Amino acid sequence: MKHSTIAAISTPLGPGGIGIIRISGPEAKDILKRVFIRAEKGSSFHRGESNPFRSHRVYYGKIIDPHKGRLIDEALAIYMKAPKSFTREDVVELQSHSGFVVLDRILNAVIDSGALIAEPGEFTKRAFMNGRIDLSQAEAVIDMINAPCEAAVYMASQQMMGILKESVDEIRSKMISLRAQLEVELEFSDQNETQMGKDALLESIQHEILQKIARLVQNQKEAAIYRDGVLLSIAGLPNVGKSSLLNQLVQKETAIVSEVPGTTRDIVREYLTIRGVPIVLCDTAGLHDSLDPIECLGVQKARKQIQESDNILFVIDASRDLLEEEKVLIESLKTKRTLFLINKIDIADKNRVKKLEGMIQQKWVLPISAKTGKGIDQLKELLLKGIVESDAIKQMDAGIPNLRQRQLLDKAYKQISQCVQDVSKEYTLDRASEKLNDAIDTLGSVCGTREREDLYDTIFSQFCIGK
Ligand SMILES: Nc1nc2c(c(=O)[nH]1)N(C=O)[C@@H](CNc1ccc(C(=O)N[C@@H](CCC(=O)O)C(=O)O)cc1)CN2
Ligand SMILES: Nc1nc2c(ncn2[C@@H]2O[C@H](COP(=O)(O)OP(=O)(O)OP(=O)(O)O)[C@@H](O)[C@H]2O)c(=O)[nH]1
Ligand SMILES: [Mg+2]
Repeated sequence: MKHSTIAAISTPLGPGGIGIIRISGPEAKDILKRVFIRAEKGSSFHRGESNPFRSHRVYYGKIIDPHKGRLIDEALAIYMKAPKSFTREDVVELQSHSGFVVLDRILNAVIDSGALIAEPGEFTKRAFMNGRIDLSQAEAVIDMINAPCEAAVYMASQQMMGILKESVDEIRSKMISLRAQLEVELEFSDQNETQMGKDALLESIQHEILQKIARLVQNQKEAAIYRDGVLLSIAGLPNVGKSSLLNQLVQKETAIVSEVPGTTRDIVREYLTIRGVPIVLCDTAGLHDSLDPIECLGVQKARKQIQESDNILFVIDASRDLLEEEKVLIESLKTKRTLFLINKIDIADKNRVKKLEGMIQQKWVLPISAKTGKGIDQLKELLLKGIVESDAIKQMDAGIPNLRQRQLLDKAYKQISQCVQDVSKEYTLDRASEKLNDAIDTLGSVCGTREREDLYDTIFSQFCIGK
């Protein structure tokens, strides 16, 4: 299997400018010779055998069906000789016109010439198996493909360059040398003079190992908002302008707006980014006790949505006074990160707006008009400050682990803390050293060694075909 030659369409299916078919493995070049006829000086075409393909050159020619000899498409072909290629194997790329049928016909010609269809992620898996990239870099390729915003692309590119691996390797080597020192200390612990040494060593584990692991774990937590987006729900009584606010924020007429209270029933979702941070914005039904059974269902959905959301925009209508049920809601939302918006200031009495601001007595209160757009820029600023409390990206020079890596870092942290406790309580050397060994192994699997096929299969199966 390892020595097979695989092929796949590497570009999205459907009409497009150019499509790429990628071939990797020992037979890549022979297959190229079978399906591709090169154009040489002038317009005469030659089969590849006469003139060898040189590595990393672009050749113009045509792709033919090797059995029928029929022309499929004109194309460019690149041959990349191992190990200077994406997979470190011989790689051929055929660049043709893009279209479902033409790409499919070329792929069939390539398969007929001896290649096997690649599994999802198999090219990247080979790059990993052949040692060109480590596991964290391979996972970064998945993150890059799925990146929903600029910040996520930046994070994935950082990881592709191997930044996380550098940090983890540094921590791991430090642990290996501290383990050696610890063993020496413990060996001679019955001699009084080494006691200081032992404390200093534990201190060193605390600062140089545990704190650094904790920092990486923290990076993962902070970066989650860039990967998954922030859930932000709009809540309030009926008719206060929630749907108008959603439309204003996304600059589209997504939700129905009307002067009839109880217009919105289902949750309406929209996506926006504020300075690169993806936000999932949810408009909900106006909260109140209704007699209409369908509206009641909408209110139930709204309550559930608000409960699940850490971040709320609570809208108040400034053209009237606060209602009793609104006061209760305001009180109940104090436990969440809520921004209180006093809406409709374009038609409201200025004194009432002031009075409402005073009455709400919360950290974040902002007068706006969802209709005219007044205050919306300030709203975006507040969202950025309130939700992305720290400038997460700048501090992440050490790398940003994904969830799988973070779980392993958490595990290593526990194993090391346990060891520190054991040693300070003077447990046996065997037990402490065993824990440290486990932790060193755990850290090793964060960026992967090439031994665990089963784990890798699950990771690589998340890719799309052709990657
Ligand atoms: N046409 C095309 N574009 C592409 C890719 C590809 O495979 N094909 N890539 C696919 O993801 C990305 C580029 N990534 C790549 C990473 C390494 C190598 C590579 O050949 N590395 C060798 C040789 C480096 C060199 O010449 O110095 C190596 O690292 O040994 C190629 C592409 C994005 N664009
Ligand atoms: N003048 C003014 N009218 C607004 C403003 N925001 C909303 N409205 C009006 O208020 C009415 C209700 O707006 P919606 O956005 O549908 O209110 P809602 O909170 O989504 O209402 P429900 O879905 O019924 O809960 C509509 O007639 C809007 O045009 C505003 O800032 N100024
Ligand atoms: Mg609405």
